[in-house]
Amino acid sequence: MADKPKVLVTRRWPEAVEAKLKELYDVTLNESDVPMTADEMRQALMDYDAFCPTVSDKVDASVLDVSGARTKIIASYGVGYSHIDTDAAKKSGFVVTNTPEVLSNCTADLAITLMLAAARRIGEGERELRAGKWTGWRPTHMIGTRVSGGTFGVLGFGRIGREAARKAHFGFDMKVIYYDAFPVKPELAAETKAEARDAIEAVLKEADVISLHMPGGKENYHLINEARLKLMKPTAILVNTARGEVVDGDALAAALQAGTIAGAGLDVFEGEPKVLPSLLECENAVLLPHLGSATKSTREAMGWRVLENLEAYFKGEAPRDRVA
Ligand SMILES: NC(=O)c1ccc[n+]([C@@H]2O[C@H](COP(=O)([O-])OP(=O)(O)OC[C@H]3O[C@@H](n4cnc5c(N)ncnc54)[C@H](O)[C@@H]3O)[C@@H](O)[C@H]2O)c1
Ligand SMILES: O=C(O)[C@H](O)CO
Repeated sequence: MADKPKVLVTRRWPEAVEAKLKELYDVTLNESDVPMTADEMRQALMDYDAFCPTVSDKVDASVLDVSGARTKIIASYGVGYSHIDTDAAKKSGFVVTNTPEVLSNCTADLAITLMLAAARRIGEGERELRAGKWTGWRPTHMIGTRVSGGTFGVLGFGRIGREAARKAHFGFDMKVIYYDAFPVKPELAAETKAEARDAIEAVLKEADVISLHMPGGKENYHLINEARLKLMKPTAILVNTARGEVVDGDALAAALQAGTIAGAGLDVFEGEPKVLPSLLECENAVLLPHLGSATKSTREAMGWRVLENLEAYFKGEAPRDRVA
């Protein structure tokens, strides 16, 4: 019998998925869950048939620019792949896959959670109560913003953006407007009666809640900057479950501090796990540690999707989620 392919996984994965990996492959798991260094990742490409990183591993050109690698497939755990330099991967002949669809629902749930938490001042309220500073109900206490019936603006009308739109429309009776960098098939907008706008600026000016759902990476670096934040209504809320680098964090903190926008709900940060001190100071920002896909069933489904990609690849078939 031929030797099992050698597979390296960079971080701990759900137990059931790790168990299946052990059954199918000669797998090395990262029991300590400590992130790998660039040198360790480079070495892994020389020693394993498959390399399975995740969104917190920086798989850049310095890692991928290798010759004589044993690895053929980089099967990433997560849908976003801006942590992988796909041009460098292609140049070195690696196949790259991700895990789309299975996490759209949970990530959209979190976008809605952040919308409500920021609009209804959930973080501030909880902090006040836990600090023993709550003096009781009164008509003027901690007044938030009503989102039901408002306008939900989606930037990046892809899988997660559309799912968030569905929840906002059917759950909160919101009108949906969107901008996407590429044409969107009319049937994908029809369900929520979503109306296209021809520019990011149009969505920023009109929406009560703006939810970001485009990929990160250099193409979308600081897409939401000081000038664009100035277009938002003073009552509007910005939600980011996409990638931290899409927003200029200091400009956002300045807008939040000055009250030129009402609030923000952020799940992702440029340079995470570091968070800008200026954002930490904003009472009107709800800040979460990248929890978009963090449910048991979703994290398992992401693992099964990696396995599906690996199995296809090792059978000589095209993996369904090839991105490079
Ligand atoms: N917070 C989390 O835990 C979490 C979980 C899953 C995904 N994500 C992030 O969400 C992103 C979106 O995932 P998806 O599955 O919906 O991807 P997707 O490819 O289905 O959708 C992204 C959409 O953004 C559009 N787009 C790209 N650049 C744009 C721009 N400048 N302006 C407007 N639209 C633009 C694309 O055309 C596409 O329609 C991922 O790339 C990932 O970074 C975060
Ligand atoms: O891109 C992704 O998949 C998220 O950031 C983590 O689930």
